[in-house]
Amino acid sequence: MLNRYARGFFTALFTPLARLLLKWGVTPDAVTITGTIGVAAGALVFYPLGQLFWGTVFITLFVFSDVVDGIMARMKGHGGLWGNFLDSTLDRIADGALFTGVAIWFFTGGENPAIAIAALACLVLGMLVSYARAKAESLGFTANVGLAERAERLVSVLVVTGLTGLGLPEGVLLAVLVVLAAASLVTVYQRVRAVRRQSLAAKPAS
Ligand SMILES: CCCCCCCC/C=C\CCCCCCCC(=O)OC[C@H](COP(=O)(O)OP(=O)(O)OC[C@H]1O[C@@H](n2ccc(N)nc2=O)[C@H](O)[C@@H]1O)OC(=O)CCCCCCC/C=C\CCCCCCCC
Ligand SMILES: O=P([O-])([O-])O[C@@H]1[C@@H](O)[C@H](O)[C@@H](O)[C@H](O)[C@@H]1O
Ligand SMILES: [Mg+2]
Ligand SMILES: [Mg+2]
Repeated sequence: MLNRYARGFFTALFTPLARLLLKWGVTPDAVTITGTIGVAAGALVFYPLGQLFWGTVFITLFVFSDVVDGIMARMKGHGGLWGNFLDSTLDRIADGALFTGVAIWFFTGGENPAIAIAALACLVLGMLVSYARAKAESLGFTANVGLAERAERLVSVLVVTGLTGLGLPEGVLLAVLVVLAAASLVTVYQRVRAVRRQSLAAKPAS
């Protein structure tokens, strides 16, 4: 939903930056790779140290590279298969690092294994959500539906983790992660159902 409604706004916001980077000779792939390294480093360095607020600030500085790379690619007229593959594959690294960082902290110094387990559930189910779309698209179907697409997953985990670092009770983080895990599971179901419908419609009448 966010992807559909907020994309126009963020594209307009980041177009000047994308234009500047292209002028400096930076490539979309370099932005994709740098952004992923930034998100993963922020999540795997700050979060395991219990720096939930500053980790979130650091990650937020890099996470929008995922919007900027696409704008740059389209400006160059280069939006193609390689870029699509690189972008989606590195997104999985960023997503994995984000929830792993939260889990590491709450399994160790944060001493709240329920939050750590909820973060791991979000990690696994979020990967399943993305896999369902990727597999569907590889078979010629579309599965761009669902309650908890990537933008929703990122916004919810980043906002609530950052606020927890500022003193929000940990129970809220736990509740948001549990709801996110449930919404991810529903999204997997929605995508499976969408592909099932398309596959039935594609069958020749017998
Ligand atoms: C100045 C900063 C403002 C900060 C505002 C913060 C408020 C945030 C509030 C709401 C945030 C809502 C964010 C929603 C964004 C959704 C818009 C969007 O576009 O989403 C999709 C993007 C990009 O997805 P994708 O990568 O698939 O698309 P691309 O456009 O890149 O296109 C892909 C194609 O491009 C080609 N290509 C790509 C790369 C390449 N190397 N070569 C190529 O050729 C190829 O054809 C590809 O197929 O993605 C996201 O999902 C990113 C979402 C980011 C969401 C960040 C959320 C952060 C939110 C809040 C953090 C706040 C923390 C506050 C702390 C609080 C503590 C007090
Ligand atoms: O499928 P999902 O995770 O909800 O959402 C995302 C897609 O919107 C995006 O096009 C792709 O580049 C991402 O890697 C991610 O897969
Ligand atoms: Mg991108
Ligand atoms: Mg992406």
